[in-house]
Amino acid sequence: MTTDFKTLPLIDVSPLLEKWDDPIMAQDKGVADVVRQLGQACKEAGFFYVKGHGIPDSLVKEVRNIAHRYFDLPYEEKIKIKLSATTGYRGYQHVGENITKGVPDMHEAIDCYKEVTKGMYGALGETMQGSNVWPSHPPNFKKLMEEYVNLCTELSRKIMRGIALALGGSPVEFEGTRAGDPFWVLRIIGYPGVSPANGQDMPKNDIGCGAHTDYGLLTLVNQDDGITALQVKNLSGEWISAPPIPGTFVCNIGDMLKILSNGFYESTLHRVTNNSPIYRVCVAYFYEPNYDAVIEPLDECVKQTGGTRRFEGAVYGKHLVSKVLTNFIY
Ligand SMILES: N=C(N)NCCCC[C@H](N)C(=O)O
Ligand SMILES: O=C(O)CCC(=O)C(=O)O
Ligand SMILES: [Fe+2]
Repeated sequence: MTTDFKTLPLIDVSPLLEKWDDPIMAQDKGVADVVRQLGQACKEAGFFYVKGHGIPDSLVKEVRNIAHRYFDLPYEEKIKIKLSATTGYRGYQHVGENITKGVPDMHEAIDCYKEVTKGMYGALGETMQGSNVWPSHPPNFKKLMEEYVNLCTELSRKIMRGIALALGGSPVEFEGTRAGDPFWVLRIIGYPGVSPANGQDMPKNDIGCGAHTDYGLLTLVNQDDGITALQVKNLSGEWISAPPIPGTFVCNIGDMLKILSNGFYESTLHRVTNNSPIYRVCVAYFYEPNYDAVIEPLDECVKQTGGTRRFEGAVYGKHLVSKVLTNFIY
């Protein structure tokens, strides 16, 4: 249920992070306050900023910095880790290779996923089978990104406990067979700046990433400071900017949480346009259900939304594969 929000709320999650594993966390006043804010943000916008998240600012910045240094390399160097079906759609994609609603996006990226080994998940696992492919330059790229993924996974698990409480469930609603073994996705994205058009208007596609929803539970967006490019659609169809706020992540809800909440929460449409002359980097981390999880509306959410189940069960891995196969046409 998205509303006519004009700005996105900012939530300090530190009280939740202190008590996240306490069975009676819901009785804590600080936790209850974070839970109320999360619930309101999820209901009204499906997007919010998070501060007090505990991931060192130095690491958050270094991750973007090393991404800039990779994208600065010559094409021949970057293409050494080319994304293809044989790597399970992991690796580098050039500007225009990722497609959103049939239109090529003006971004380049490295896509990474939790490893899927041969035979894991049977036929469901085949498309995404593979291990990540990492560049050898800049050095330390893999180590830094893996450390970052681990911290984002821990943080997301804790925020999801708060969201579980906000939905009226138990704090561990999203553990176990739903998301106890979360599939994760990391997209290291670069959006070229607009070049001065020699006095002439050059007709070109300036959409860095077309309007889309994210696929899983929760996204953590780590974006460059100083450039406003991400926009979120509100109920009247206006595009509301999500400018960078130093020290925060932009968080948003994915399709699987929309189903779990029986539509009480929306996976909000968003898009990216880099209108600045400066190259923009965003590192987006996606916290998703177990690869083979069957995702259905929670009973509690069905009750709260009038008693009718609005969605059939969806297998998360199937949803991901259907997206990946339309994002890349090989
Ligand atoms: N894993 C996630 N959520 N990736 C988001 C990419 C959005 C663009 C993609 N072409 C699309 O149309 O979905
Ligand atoms: O670049 C951004 O700010 C967001 C990217 C995004 O929405 C995505 O990769 O799903
Ligand atoms: Fe997105």
